[in-house]
Amino acid sequence: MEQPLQPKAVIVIFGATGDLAKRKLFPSIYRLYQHGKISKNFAVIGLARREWTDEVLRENVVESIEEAVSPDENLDEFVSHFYYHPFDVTEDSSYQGLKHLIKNLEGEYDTDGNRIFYLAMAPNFFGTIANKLKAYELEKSDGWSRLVIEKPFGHNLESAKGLNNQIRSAFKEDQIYRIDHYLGKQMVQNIEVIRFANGIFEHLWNNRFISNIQITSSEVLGVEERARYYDHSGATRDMVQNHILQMVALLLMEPPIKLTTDEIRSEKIKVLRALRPLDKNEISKSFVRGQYDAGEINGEAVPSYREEDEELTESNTETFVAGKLLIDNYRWAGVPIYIRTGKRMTEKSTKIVIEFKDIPMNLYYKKDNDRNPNLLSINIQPNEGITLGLNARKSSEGSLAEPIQLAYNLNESSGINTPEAYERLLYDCMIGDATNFTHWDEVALSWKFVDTVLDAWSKEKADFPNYKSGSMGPKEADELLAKDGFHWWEV
Ligand SMILES: NC(=O)C1=CN([C@@H]2O[C@H](COP(=O)(O)OP(=O)(O)OC[C@H]3O[C@@H](n4cnc5c(N)ncnc54)[C@H](OP(=O)(O)O)[C@@H]3O)[C@@H](O)[C@H]2O)C=CC1
Ligand SMILES: O=C1O[C@H](COP(=O)(O)O)[C@@H](O)[C@H](O)[C@H]1O
Repeated sequence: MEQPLQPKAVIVIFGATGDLAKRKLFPSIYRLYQHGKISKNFAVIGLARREWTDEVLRENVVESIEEAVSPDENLDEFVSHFYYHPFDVTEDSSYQGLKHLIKNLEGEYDTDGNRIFYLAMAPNFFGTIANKLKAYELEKSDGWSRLVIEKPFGHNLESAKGLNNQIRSAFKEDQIYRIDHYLGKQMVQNIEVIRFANGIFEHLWNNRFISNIQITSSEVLGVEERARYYDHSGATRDMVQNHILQMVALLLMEPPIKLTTDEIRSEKIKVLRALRPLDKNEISKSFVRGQYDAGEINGEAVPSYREEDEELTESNTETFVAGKLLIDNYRWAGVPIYIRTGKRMTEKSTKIVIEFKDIPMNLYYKKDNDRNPNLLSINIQPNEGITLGLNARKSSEGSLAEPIQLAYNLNESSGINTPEAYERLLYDCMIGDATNFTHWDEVALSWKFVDTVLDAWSKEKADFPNYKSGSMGPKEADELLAKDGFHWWEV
């Protein structure tokens, strides 16, 4: 087997005592190590205000790895690469000490001066950190320096622009890696392969043969421990502005002329530019918001969103959103793209369904209005794979058609928000491949689109709660499709 590239680097994690570092980043770095994608030439510096030591950080790293993956006997060697530095990102004195530590570790681990600054902290610190890294010349080294930024990237277009300007005054666009963990998922990465490597799909991938596209990302969990963040965000900012619009772009983009970062990004950007702007006075015609009420999931009673935390008792934040998008370009004119996502729904699942236009006349069905259009389903999670719904005669008797499915299931379940996605993305960042990270233009265009919806909603109090926990959202989300003659496919 071909040996993978083994990039060298010092990885600095801002917010190393936090939830993301523990649940996702440490296990992902370990998996890179297990898989031989990093070996001896790396060190990780964890930063946060807590008075931890190297030992305490290492204990936490071990714990997080044991919870997330099955460790090998190499775990001790692996954690010996971790160092902790108590650090307040707002204090200048911290950066000088960090500079010394990085220099020492670069010598000890022979990392060629390559540096990753991973900002796993609240976004209000991003600009400050980038500027201080620049002021103390931490981004200057004999190798490369890259900045990895977590979501949310701003709260709306205006704040995203402000944040971007701050970051860009310290780092160039090609040094900035804006993480969208959906872009690290196996089946999201597969969208372009399924499309562009298969003539049977690509030739039909347009408004002549596709009647509509549906993207559903449903969650069973509620707001959990993140009420403060989530209530300020809501489902549209949390899921649509980033993950869902990224999937839309991958599904609808033209074939890139080459598989390079710039070419792929440029095609995705064109899709986002072609999103039909919404009329702010008629948002309810194409967007539906919801907030979960109490209900039952898997036989267990669960509270309403407003009962989850005392700060939420009067919340007007949407925990569900469904929308109809139109793309004004030659290939997609007239094809509705329906999206929906929400918390406390029936199941944890992310799925894309492509509904092909039906045959012109009914020869093989029982009733005149019987129809079973062909559906291609791209299953992102928890099952990964594709299914193609066709019609066939199942037995030799009779002459009627019945639905059948061709299925391809990857024998690996992606789990929920898995370390695998972070593992892929971290590795891409280390080898300098920014394809699966979002370019500023994508971020800006996505905000521009969702801002219209959010501005309109902010002016009117919603009639919440309006869907039961354990359901697939409010009835208006079904009506959105019904008025176009479609329905959600629960395939
Ligand atoms: N958790 C998740 O699943 C996801 C998180 N994200 C994003 O990742 C980022 C981090 O989230 P998460 O880990 O959940 O947040 P947490 O609140 O769990 O962690 C925040 C971290 O920041 C540190 N911190 C806070 N203030 C300072 C300061 N002044 N100086 C230095 N360190 C500081 C905290 O440590 P200390 O108190 O010791 O200083 C802690 O390590 C956010 O942008 C979030 O939106 C994105 C997707 C998923
Ligand atoms: O970014 C986010 O994604 C998760 C859902 O991710 P998944 O990989 O489990 O589908 C969501 O729960 C969270 O609210 C959001 O911030």
